[in-house]
Amino acid sequence: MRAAPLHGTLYTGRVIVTIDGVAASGKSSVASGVARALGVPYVSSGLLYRAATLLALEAGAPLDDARALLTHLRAHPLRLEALAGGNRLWAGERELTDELHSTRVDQGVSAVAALPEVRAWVDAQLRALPEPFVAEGRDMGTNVFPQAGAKFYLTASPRVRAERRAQERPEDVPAIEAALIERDRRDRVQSAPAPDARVIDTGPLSLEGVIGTILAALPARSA
Ligand SMILES: Nc1ncnc2c1ncn2[C@@H]1O[C@H](COP(=O)(O)OP(=O)(O)OP(=O)(O)O)[C@@H](O)[C@H]1O
Ligand SMILES: Nc1ccn([C@@H]2O[C@H](COP(=O)(O)O)[C@@H](O)[C@H]2O)c(=O)n1
Repeated sequence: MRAAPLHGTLYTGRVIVTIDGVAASGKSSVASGVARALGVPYVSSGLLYRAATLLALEAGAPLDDARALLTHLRAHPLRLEALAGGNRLWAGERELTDELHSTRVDQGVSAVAALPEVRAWVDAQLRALPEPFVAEGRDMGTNVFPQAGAKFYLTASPRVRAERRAQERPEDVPAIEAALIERDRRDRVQSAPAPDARVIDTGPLSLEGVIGTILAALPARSA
């Protein structure tokens, strides 16, 4: 049997690609583009951490109290709708998606994500999703899906990332840059390239350039 390129094929039965990286390096935009090219959904793991943080903030729960957070999560089951075009996050009938990228969630999420109990809860949600999909986050290739067939880790300088993010947010570039550097520092424990990941500096590349680089690097599969 001849090996055929993966592009455009619906690859069944396992996670295809993990895309990890630093904050605002383009993970969700790139994962969405790769997933659409492959005809599969993508999964944004960060949305689960963001939703846990939002619910805790709304409840006035301390962000370092794992027991209180998990009690709250069990009382408000979250549902990640993993679509190729964009993920949506629900708490019961309420959609949280548009509230998850606020500055206050950005500032609190690393503390929540540092709690081992919360990480175990998120990992269980992710591993229960039906494969195949493209997974993006911080530890998809190292911890959650170490068996993935292809792994990538995106980087770019804080200034480049801040300039991109400034197109989406009202804050100025230096303020965004400082917040990104701080979030990277807090996330360092849970964010590292897998030994078998390809690291891509997205700084000199367009979004389409990064997506094309990943698609071109995917292993062929048996037809
Ligand atoms: N290579 C690129 N060239 C130009 N713009 C890009 C590139 N990659 C991403 N962007 C833009 O940068 C911004 C941040 O991208 P995105 O939200 O996908 O990053 P992220 O890593 O998922 O962020 P976060 O970690 O905060 O969830 C978006 O406006 C996106 O369109
Ligand atoms: N696998 C992951 C994914 C995310 N986090 C934490 O969530 C925050 C938000 O994630 P984004 O991808 O939306 O930026 C991130 O800053 C981490 O604190 C994580 O720990 N592991």
